[in-house]
Amino acid sequence: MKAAVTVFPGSNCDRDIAVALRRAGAEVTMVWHKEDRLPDGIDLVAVPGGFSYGDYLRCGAIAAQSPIARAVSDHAVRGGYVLGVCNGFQVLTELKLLPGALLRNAGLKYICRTVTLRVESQDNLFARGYALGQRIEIPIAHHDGNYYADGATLDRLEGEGRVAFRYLGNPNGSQRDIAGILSENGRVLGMMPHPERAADPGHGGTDGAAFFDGMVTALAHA
Ligand SMILES: NC(=O)CC[C@H](N)C(=O)O
Repeated sequence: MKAAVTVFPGSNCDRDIAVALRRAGAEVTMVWHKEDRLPDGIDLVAVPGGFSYGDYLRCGAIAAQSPIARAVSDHAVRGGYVLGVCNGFQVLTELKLLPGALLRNAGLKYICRTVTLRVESQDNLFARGYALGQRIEIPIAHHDGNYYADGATLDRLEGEGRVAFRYLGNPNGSQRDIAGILSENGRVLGMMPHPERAADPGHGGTDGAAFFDGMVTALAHA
């Protein structure tokens, strides 16, 4: 399974996600933001967490205008798989590959701690490492993680089984406790929590390892 990880000035989880993907068996290529194409034959693009372009304007807004962002969009439009974690999720909403927006946390503070999530959908290749309804412990680290969409969009996401993960004990004010959502075709996942920061015993938790194992194995056979 071949994956690309985009790298922006200010990305800080690019190497972490590459390590987690490689550990799960993926062949990973890092792609600088000034590139305007992705490597041939990739199965997944991962847009990592961090502070792309210093979070200026809005988190993810400038990254969404970068040369590589157009290639990521084209990949998704062609039916390719895309994973956005934290700042990556923000970039994917700015690109309109996922609906809604990530607003400032309800408490206006940066939150860095481990939260409990419930796996809400297994009808996609991203969460194959988990059982439906499973509770997992995954770290968050963000100041703009408050998921917002209008009522009709939220109803649609729920009705179509596109809420991938929900917080148990909402840390940031996200509507309907949403921590991660899927695109209409189920091939684009955006999530605020960082599974790559809980993928090794040295991280203090390993619940994220099953995320990468399940996803890489599923994509290898897709
Ligand atoms: N860890 C991250 O990706 C943080 C995303 C963004 N910079 C925020 O604080 O909301």
